[in-house]
Amino acid sequence: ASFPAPEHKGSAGPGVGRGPELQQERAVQTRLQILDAAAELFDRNGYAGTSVKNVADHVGMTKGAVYFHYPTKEALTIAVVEAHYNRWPVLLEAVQAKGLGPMDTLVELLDQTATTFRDDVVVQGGARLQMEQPLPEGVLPEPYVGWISLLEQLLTEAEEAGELRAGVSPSAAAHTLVSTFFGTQHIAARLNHRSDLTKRWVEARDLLFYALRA
Ligand SMILES: CCC[C@@H]1OCC(CO)=C1C(=O)O
Repeated sequence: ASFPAPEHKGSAGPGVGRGPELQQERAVQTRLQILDAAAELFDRNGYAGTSVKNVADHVGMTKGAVYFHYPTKEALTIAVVEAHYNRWPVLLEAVQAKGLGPMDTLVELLDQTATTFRDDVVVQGGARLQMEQPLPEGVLPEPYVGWISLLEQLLTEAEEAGELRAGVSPSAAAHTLVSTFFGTQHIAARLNHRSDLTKRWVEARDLLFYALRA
């Protein structure tokens, strides 16, 4: 199973590209610091409520230094959302390395995803940007489809291993899991700054997997 790389149809035009390719470790670290700061401000204040100046002030850099790495606010937005999605293949690999069966791999992956949504500022900033959809159609990756695809793959593996309840459709179960997870993290974010997210996810997960496990 794999989390499909987020595809988007094309840029929104000139100036939306990414910053120059950079080799030095220091420059890579600077870009990561800028991304974290941007994600934190996008999550707190939203796209419209965040300027490149705000990000520069938050990370203690000049606006020019930030523009060197991200030439426009749109490029910074794309980078945060792409960094959000790039968390999942890394997490999947770590969970698969545990050598659990397919259904237990699925549960562990989603549990760790819930923890990541609770703790990871880049995931949080990317999630709010995807809610707001501030850029022209197709510039940001399509939301949800990567998870639906990955969960359908894992549920099909569980079915082949005899771990999925007879008659349950992997596609239907994948859509239901993604909708439930999305809603659970959204409500926790809106009501409690995600402080009770893992508790709420465990409640939903136990109910759903009661219906999914053979
Ligand atoms: C795992 C549920 C789906 C996930 O939840 C928030 C969000 C941001 O758009 C998601 C996505 O696009 O995959």
